[in-house]
Amino acid sequence: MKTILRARNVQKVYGSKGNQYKALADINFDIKEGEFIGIMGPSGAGKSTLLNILSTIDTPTSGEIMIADQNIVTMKEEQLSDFRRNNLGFIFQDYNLLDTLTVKENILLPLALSKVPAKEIENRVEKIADTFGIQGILDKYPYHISGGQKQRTAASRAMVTKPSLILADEPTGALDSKSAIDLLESLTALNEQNLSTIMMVTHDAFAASFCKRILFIKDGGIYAEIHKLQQSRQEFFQKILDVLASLGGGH
Ligand SMILES: Nc1ncnc2c1ncn2[C@@H]1O[C@H](COP(=O)(O)OP(=O)(O)OP(=O)(O)O)[C@@H](O)[C@H]1O
Repeated sequence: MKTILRARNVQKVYGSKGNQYKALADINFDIKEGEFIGIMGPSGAGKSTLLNILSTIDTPTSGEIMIADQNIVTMKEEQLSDFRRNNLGFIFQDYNLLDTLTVKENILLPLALSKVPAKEIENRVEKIADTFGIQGILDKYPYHISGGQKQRTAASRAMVTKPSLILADEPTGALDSKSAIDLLESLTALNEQNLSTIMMVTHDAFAASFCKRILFIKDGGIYAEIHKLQQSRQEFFQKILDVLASLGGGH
């Protein structure tokens, strides 16, 4: 499998001389195409810092990060906005939908911005809406749909461009358990059927149990890594709880 992300010796130091804080100490990991990887760890461990750096909205103090064969650390802001549009998909806890656009318009916006032909847009929106089970609400506005439907719209928008890497930040954080399961099952289906590559930061062991691999971060470093392999989701869930217990701290 192709390597989608390669992080080497990534460090992030906040503050200035005399008052420095190392949020990321020395992070090394790869993500291969088709992985569904979870990032967990106690509050303050460095998860958001890592996610912000991989999202290209923050820069590391040192280290190398390649995403889709491009070095994101040395890119200029103008290249970065093209890079984000062409290679990354984002799913946030609070959805970030545009209220003045319908569900369908929200989903097709990134395709329209990339000047994808109209017919192709129709096909792709139809397909992704089908995967996330939101065909029936395509003409509704965000304020007329539920939180779960908003998140499935946001996930459709993130994935309709077929990005190299989808970055999800607590995507189930604001959802009830039924909506969370619906979302996670749809993400899993896309991951398995389309080989979509997903990295999800979450505090929730249940959500994490849908991943195939989990990296645990503590004090700015990788503390442990576990793989689901042939385990059932319940078995994996228990393993996750065990590692979290050994990590200590609030999650
Ligand atoms: N802009 C900043 N300036 C100084 N310190 C920062 C800054 N941003 C984060 N930190 C510190 O870096 C550490 C890691 O923060 P980060 O937000 O990445 O943790 P986290 O694992 O995402 O935590 P949580 O689960 O609570 O969101 C924390 O100690 C935090 O206080």
